[in-house]
Amino acid sequence: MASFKHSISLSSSTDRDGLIGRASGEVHVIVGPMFAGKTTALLRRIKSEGNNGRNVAIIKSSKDTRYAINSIVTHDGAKFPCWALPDLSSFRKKYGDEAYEKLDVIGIDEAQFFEDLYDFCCKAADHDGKTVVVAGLDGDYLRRSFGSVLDIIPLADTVTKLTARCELCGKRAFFTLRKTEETKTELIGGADVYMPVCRQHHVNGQVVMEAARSVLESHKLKSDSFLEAAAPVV
Ligand SMILES: Nc1ncnc2c1ncn2[C@@H]1O[C@H](COP(=O)(O)OP(=O)(O)O)[C@@H](O)[C@H]1O
Ligand SMILES: Cc1cn([C@H]2C[C@H](O)[C@@H](COP(=O)(O)O)O2)c(=O)[nH]c1=O
Repeated sequence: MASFKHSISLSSSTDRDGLIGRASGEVHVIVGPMFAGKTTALLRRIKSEGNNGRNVAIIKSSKDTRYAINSIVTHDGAKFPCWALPDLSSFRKKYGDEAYEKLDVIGIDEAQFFEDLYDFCCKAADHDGKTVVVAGLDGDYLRRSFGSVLDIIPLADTVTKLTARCELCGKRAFFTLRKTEETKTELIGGADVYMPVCRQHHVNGQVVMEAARSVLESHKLKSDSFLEAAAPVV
């Protein structure tokens, strides 16, 4: 009888815990609405890792130009230097291979704007042994899943959902309400455009905003058809 042989050797590249390569990385995810303190929590974690002698770096999306270009800034003004990048895959090259090797902890802010979030977290934690701390919006202003943030939950060691205070009643706020008529998903802004709200005020606020948007839309249609009708005269 032919003897059975494993086609894949499990011992050759494993360490004594049975792990291949450097799989001691971690992924920690911080989500919640705007103004919940996600950037504050990320900053606190990164500073404490740095104070414990670990090499740290923070990346944010270059789409976020609100308060500063090369710093992450909380809504109450705390600041920390960071790499502002259009995607995460460019980080290693920009940071330098040698410096990347020495890096222990990578913070990612505004994670909802990075399309390659899943692949980056997998590679950094599973293969490169990094601790990755990710902060971002779980939902957009319509409470739809935002970017790839929810896709990395299965990769995570811990997931923390923070809450803000509802700007209308002071209860815990789980959601973000957009105060303008703009409907595109990505719209950079702060308290001028968004406010944190509880469930009741998100539902009520959405009804009011939808009504305002449709009034504006019908005004626009009327003025467009007026301009079209007037065009031959002009
Ligand atoms: N409606 C608001 N407008 C401006 N700042 C706010 C508002 N609500 C809370 N803040 C401040 O923002 C801080 C949180 O900022 P930050 O960590 O940048 O939040 P996030 O990253 O979740 O948007 C709070 O501790 C509070 O001081
Ligand atoms: C809800 C919502 C938010 N955004 C933008 C607005 C801000 O620029 C960031 C979130 O910043 P924060 O650090 O969490 O305060 O995201 C968006 O583009 N679309 C949305 O629906």
